[in-house]
Amino acid sequence: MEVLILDDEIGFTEELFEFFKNSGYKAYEANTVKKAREILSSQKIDLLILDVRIPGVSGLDILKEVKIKFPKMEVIVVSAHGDMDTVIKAIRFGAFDYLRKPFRHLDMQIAIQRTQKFHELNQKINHLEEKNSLISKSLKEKIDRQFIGVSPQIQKVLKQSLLAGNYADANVLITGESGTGKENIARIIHHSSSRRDHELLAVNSNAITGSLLESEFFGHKKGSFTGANADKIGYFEFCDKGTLFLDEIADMPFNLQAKLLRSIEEKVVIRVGDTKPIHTDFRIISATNVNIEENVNKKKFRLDLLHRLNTLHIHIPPLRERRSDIKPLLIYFINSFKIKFNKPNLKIDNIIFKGLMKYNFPGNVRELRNMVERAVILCEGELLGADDFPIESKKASEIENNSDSLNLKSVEVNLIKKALKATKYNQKSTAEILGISRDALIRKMKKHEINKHSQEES
Ligand SMILES: Nc1ncnc2c1ncn2[C@@H]1O[C@H](COP(=O)(O)OP(=O)(O)OP(=O)(O)O)[C@@H](O)[C@H]1O
Repeated sequence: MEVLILDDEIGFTEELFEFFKNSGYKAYEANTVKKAREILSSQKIDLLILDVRIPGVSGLDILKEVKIKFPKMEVIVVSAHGDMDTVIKAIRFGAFDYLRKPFRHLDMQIAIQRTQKFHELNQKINHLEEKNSLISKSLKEKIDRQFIGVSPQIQKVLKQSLLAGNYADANVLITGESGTGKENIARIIHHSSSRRDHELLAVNSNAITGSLLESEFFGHKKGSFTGANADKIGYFEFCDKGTLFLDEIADMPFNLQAKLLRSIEEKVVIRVGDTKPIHTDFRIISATNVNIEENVNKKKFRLDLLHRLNTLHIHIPPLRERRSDIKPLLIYFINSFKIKFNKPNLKIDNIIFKGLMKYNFPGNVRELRNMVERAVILCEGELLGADDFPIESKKASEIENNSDSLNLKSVEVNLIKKALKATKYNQKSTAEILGISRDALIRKMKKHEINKHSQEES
């Protein structure tokens, strides 16, 4: 690690400089911001020790500047004043740790060791992520998600998506079970296309109420119905030169489908209550997890609209059909959540992989992600083991109605108790972690006679 100490007190920087040198670090000292900027631009500094109270400048501004210019640099702030407000702000702006003057060399050593561990972990994670990531770093930043996988099936999906990116006017239909990553693919297509600098709007077709639907898509003119207090543009106009992502397309009400078809074909909309046609240049990416052709047969979905929407068709296979993606996804999610929940030392017992490789993942990647989140939150030690991934109890729960397994009961009781403890006996959060409703949690607590409060409290 290369360390820079920035403080206006010469005695302080000299003392710390000596300490760092003797501890084997390459250190630099600066008593002015100007000098610090010179060193930052000419050396590869990993860690900045920053006094937040330098006369005439705001330490927080320096922190912000450093975090923008050198996002990977860690910062430990020091202050003689114990000014908690500034400290809280500094931590929010990305400082890793805080020391209050005067501090012992031992305190600094501990802070540096933590920083170094975190730094190494981050490097390891970045390396792993890049190894298993199918997309470039810049695309990852644009879509604001990672896309992990190694299987030939998912590589084919990515290839088709990048190809769809090249044909920015062709509508794309993405099919696949829930949680397979359809929205990820929609984002990849948009951001790798020439429409990337314009809007990508994601609309869940079954989340809009019937009467508002038409005005949401086409916009409306002021006064066209009660409540239309001003002119409003609709989704199609909003996505001019961009992309409209229609999720759950199969649920689109039948009476709206003909109107959508017309706008999609003519690239023209007429706002509700108006007569003036408005030209808008959008591309539609739609997604569904049901067999839309069945809906066509049942006369629930228009065949002509389907033909308009699926100029290109991308199908994402379920996770159980591309099992080689399970391990890289698992490692990726564990690493993300151990950072998020501040458990950097968490390790994985290899036995987990065995169990998960046999599991069918009806909820696909989303289920795996939630499973890992729950395991990382609930894990009390530093090793994630088979107990943290209650796959067996999931399988067993399918036969719960027929057999009163003692084993299953104890797994369930333990899990509920662990979750209650982790959430400090908050039933709403516990139910969320366990993926069940609050009512179901209360029923289970009653059934197993589990206390509502911790034993120590009652
Ligand atoms: N290959 C992948 N790499 C990393 N994360 C993924 C991958 N595939 C899916 N995910 C994650 O899984 C979760 C579910 O993905 P997404 O919402 O895209 O699925 P979906 O198919 O659109 O689901 P639904 O049909 O329910 O809308 C998200 O958190 C997403 O980031």
